[in-house]
Amino acid sequence: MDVIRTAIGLMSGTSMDGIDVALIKTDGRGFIERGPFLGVPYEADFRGRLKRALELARPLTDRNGRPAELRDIELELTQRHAIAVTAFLERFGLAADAVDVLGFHGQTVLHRPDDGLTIQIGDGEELARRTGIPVVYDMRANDMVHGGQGAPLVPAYHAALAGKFQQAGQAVCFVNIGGISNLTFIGTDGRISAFDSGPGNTLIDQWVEMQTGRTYDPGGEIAGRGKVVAALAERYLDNPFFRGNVRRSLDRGDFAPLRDGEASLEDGARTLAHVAAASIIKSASFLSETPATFIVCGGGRLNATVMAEFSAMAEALGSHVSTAEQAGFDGDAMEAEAWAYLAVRSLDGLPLTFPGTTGVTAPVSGGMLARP
Ligand SMILES: Nc1ncnc2c1ncn2[C@@H]1O[C@H](COP(=O)(O)OP(=O)(O)OP(=O)(O)O)[C@@H](O)[C@H]1O
Ligand SMILES: CC(=O)N[C@H]1[C@@H]2OC[C@@H](O2)[C@@H](O)[C@@H]1O[C@H](C)C(=O)O
Repeated sequence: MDVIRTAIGLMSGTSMDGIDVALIKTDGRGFIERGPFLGVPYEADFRGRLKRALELARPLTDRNGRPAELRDIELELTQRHAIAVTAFLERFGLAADAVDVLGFHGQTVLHRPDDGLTIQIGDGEELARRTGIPVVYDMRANDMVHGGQGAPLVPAYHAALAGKFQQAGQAVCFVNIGGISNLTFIGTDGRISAFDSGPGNTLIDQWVEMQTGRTYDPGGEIAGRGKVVAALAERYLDNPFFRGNVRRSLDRGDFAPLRDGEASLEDGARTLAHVAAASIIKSASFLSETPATFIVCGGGRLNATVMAEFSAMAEALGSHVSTAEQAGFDGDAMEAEAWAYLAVRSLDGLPLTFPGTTGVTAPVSGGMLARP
């Protein structure tokens, strides 16, 4: 029998809103027992530091290059992850030595797949030292070395969760609406196809923050009061990203923010909610079958305007839309759980990515291991 390990996944996603911490027990294959989840939000000051990290990273051409200020932010980010792990263990009454491994994503500060460059800050060795738990980190790099996009990596986990749909002979599509959106399709023949599907919440967050100082549109309520400005929506949906048959992964900065004065607060939020939903549908048109079910994960599922738009568009195709919770999963924990799952796969040398998920030439493993 394969070894079942206890793993904690740590995700600081493109929204830069905090650290997601989730525990699972898994053999890195078909056995998955989901445990507790904790979201640890960043305060405004640190979000500002992460935005500064994106600026500092922009000119980098070497993924190990760290100007001193970026290195400082990396150490602070790492320390915050160590504190989040301690808080998680305390909250759920767990001892550090009951955890076999941490799967550490870090923070993506630059992602340029066309140049074979992806940079996540976060010091795995330091995290292992601080927590006393082995850490698997830097899981995107090896995929790129082998011709992959370096993202998305969650599909291996989605595929492991898709068993009940496959047994029912249904094509299912997991959609993550985070800062950027991405999808994983598992066809009736079991084949997996995955890719980034468009700007998720990033454009909405940037617009709402610029206009109001709030960091997102709670519940999609602002958007709910606006109307779609067709010309602005078209500007985004006409992006070459949605054309051609080759899918590529996205950087947070790939879609320019809406500019001040281009719309009222409400119409801007509504237009960008429409863009978030329509992007996923446009990208899903490249799939080999129409999914019977879309399972929506990530913070964007809490934006009722995005969800209403997306549901209407998907239903027009004959698909059914569920939230992760309606399908029996946890939509906030999914990515952190995936990073725990991938860390266990990495320990066993199992592939993390596949030709159908990142475009890598052949299935490859990845990740670096730091021991305390
Ligand atoms: N209650 C809510 N109402 C509306 N939107 C919300 C709500 N809660 C979270 N969001 C949106 O979800 C975003 C965070 O989503 P999530 O944590 O899934 O992203 P992420 O993991 O950082 O990104 P990625 O998946 O791209 O790495 C927030 O920035 C916000 O836009
Ligand atoms: C380079 C990078 O960090 N990409 C993220 C980002 O956020 C969503 C989407 O773009 C996805 O491709 C990926 O994250 C998820 C966790 C993934 O790799 O599956």
